[in-house]
Amino acid sequence: MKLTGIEMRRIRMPLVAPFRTSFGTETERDVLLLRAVTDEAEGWGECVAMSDPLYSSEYVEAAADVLRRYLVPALAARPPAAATAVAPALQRFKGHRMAKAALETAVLDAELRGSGRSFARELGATRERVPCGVSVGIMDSVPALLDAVGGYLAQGYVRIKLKIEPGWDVAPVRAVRERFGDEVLLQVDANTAYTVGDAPLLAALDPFGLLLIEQPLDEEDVLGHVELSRRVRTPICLDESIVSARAAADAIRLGACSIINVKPGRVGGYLEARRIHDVCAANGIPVWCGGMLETGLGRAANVALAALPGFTLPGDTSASDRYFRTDVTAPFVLEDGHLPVPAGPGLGVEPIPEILAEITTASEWLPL
Ligand SMILES: O=C(O)CCC(=O)N[C@@H](C(=O)O)c1ccccc1
Repeated sequence: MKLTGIEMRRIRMPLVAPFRTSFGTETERDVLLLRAVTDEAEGWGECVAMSDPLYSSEYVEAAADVLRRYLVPALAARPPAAATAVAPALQRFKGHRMAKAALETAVLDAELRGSGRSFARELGATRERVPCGVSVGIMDSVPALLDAVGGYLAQGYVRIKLKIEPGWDVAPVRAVRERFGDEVLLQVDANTAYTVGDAPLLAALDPFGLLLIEQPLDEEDVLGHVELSRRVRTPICLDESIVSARAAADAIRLGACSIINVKPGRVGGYLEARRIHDVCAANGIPVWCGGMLETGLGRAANVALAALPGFTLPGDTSASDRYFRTDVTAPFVLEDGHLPVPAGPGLGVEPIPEILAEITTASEWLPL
């Protein structure tokens, strides 16, 4: 495979409704897509960085800059014969895992399309469809939350994740349990909004039979999560803290978590995500696939990853219409609470040209 260039393509996609978390409210996605052109095929990668450095230190303008000034030129200097050569060629540059993930994914997609292999097959998927959870943002009122949760359950989602923050935690969880019962698979995501001093408040969630509490403390407070896991019965799941397979192994050994949310963009790509899956499987730690409001391109790759055997909890692999009225690819549609794993070469999906043209805000060609 010979990589000839990378197109950086910015698209703007409005969300069907504002999505509020403990660190901010999203109303639209400004997404950086990468198109890798090789002598055999083209491939797509989606950078999951948000517009502002609020989930992590990355943001979309910085990703475009680091790709333009460092990452793509590094591949020009060391042309990758395969996607497995991309991460080593970028290793000397610190951080920027979401930018690196998008670049590796675009090269991997091109390589797989060229050889007729699917992402699912390449990653080691063992299922042809995956059960889907849904993430519910912080709402203006408990009644509004109950309406939203009722709607998602009616659509067939098999797991509900509630965003929480101090002042919006026990009450919404109690209300969902009282309205929808104890059988609904329910978990919460704090996005680092609490401190270990909040342990009694988080322990107040224990009677509600939650699957997990996701990332209650600061991403760097691994020992705080160890302390918290001794004072809270509900399993602790880490997200922002787990930036690599090494970080996963350390967190598991320290007892900082008993479940891990795997997000390929956060860890530098799908190949590292598979390594985290393997580390967790070796330690008996369940994993599930997190989401970053991806378009159908990133969604396709996430669904393939979620089909690996260690992904035993429903992920944030929702249908396209959870976030977008019109997706850039053919929409992912929930069927009996599941999404089908794309079986075609590479991602198995691609942008619909007319839609891509309509939502494109910028395009930049980076030759190798
Ligand atoms: O379904 C999705 O794609 C979103 C799932 C979700 O809640 N993502 C959260 C998260 O912290 O996990 C997030 C939202 C917005 C930005 C970054 C992350």
